[in-house]
Amino acid sequence: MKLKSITLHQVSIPLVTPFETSFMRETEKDCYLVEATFDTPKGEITGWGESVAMISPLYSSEYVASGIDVTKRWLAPILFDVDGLTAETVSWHLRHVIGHPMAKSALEMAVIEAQLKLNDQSFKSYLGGVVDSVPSGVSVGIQDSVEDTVKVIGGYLEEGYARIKLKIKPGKDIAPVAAVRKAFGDDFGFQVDANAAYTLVDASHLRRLDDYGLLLIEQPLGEADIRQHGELAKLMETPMCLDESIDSAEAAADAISMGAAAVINIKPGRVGGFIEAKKIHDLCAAHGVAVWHGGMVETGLGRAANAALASLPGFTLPGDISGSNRFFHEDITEEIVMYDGKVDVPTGVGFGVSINPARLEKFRTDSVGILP
Ligand SMILES: CC(=O)N[C@@H](Cc1ccc2ccccc2c1)C(=O)O
Ligand SMILES: [Mg+2]
Repeated sequence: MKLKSITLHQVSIPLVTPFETSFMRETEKDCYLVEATFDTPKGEITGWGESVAMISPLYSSEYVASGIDVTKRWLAPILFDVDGLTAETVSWHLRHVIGHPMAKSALEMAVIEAQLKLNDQSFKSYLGGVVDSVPSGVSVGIQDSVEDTVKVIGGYLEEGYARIKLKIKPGKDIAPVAAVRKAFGDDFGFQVDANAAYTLVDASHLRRLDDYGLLLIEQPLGEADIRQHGELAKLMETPMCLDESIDSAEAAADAISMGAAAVINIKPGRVGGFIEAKKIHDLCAAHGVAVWHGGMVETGLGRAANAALASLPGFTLPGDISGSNRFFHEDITEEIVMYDGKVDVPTGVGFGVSINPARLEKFRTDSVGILP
């Protein structure tokens, strides 16, 4: 395929309720979509991608404006020069640009979808997915009070989510977790995500979480602290899970060899794309390390693609692929529906969902056209 043009659509979608983590409090989802058009043997084909970078560089070093800039200035010109572009070689072509995995992933996603449309193939079949639906977990933000935490989680349990993940930070950790276990018992999947808010000095405090039968503790320490997570894992019963630290298959290999991750949260954007994400899935399966699919409050486009990746056999734990209505009143694609604790894996050609032009228009804040 030959890349002919790219349009980056920046969107801002109001969240149904504010979403607070240890590092920020969001009231809307800001991201950009990649609309890329290719010349192919079957004529012109358009593929779509989504960047998971946040509006500010607080989860990782990327942010919406950095992704738009690096795509315009550096990444798109490289891909425009490639004849015979394929999904499997996008990251190789972009290898000289250091970093920016989320920007690279958004571009690769658009190439993947165009190639799937060229080959009349669903993303699930391209990846080798083995199930028709995946268990759907929900990520719960930090609430104003312990009572609110119990109330909000009660609501999601009512809705039937397969697993509850609660954001924690120093001062808002043991009490809410204890109250939730007291209110709803031990029989539901419950885990916490600290988004790197603690240090190894907090080990004895974090060990108190071992009393609550959690599935895992996600990224308690800093992104660079892989070895330290290994030290912490020796001091805790609760299985250690990494998110921010795993930015490539190499990082996953390092984490596994240092005993820093019994479980890994896989996010294609964080690791530079779906092709690299599948490599991490395969590596973890070979090492007996469980993986689950993380979430970045994606629109239905990213959510649909994530569900296809999560249909691979190594995804043995419920992920953060919740229904669209967990975050949005209106999505920019068909709604991703959670029912009976699961979401369906799309079976249509490409990612199996389409961008609704009226919704794109409604939530778009800017568009950047990029030509060779
Ligand atoms: C679902 C979940 O917890 N995701 C990330 C953090 C996160 C949280 C909030 C976000 C808001 C807007 C965009 C991206 C975001 C990512 C995580 O697993 O660490
Ligand atoms: Mg996380």
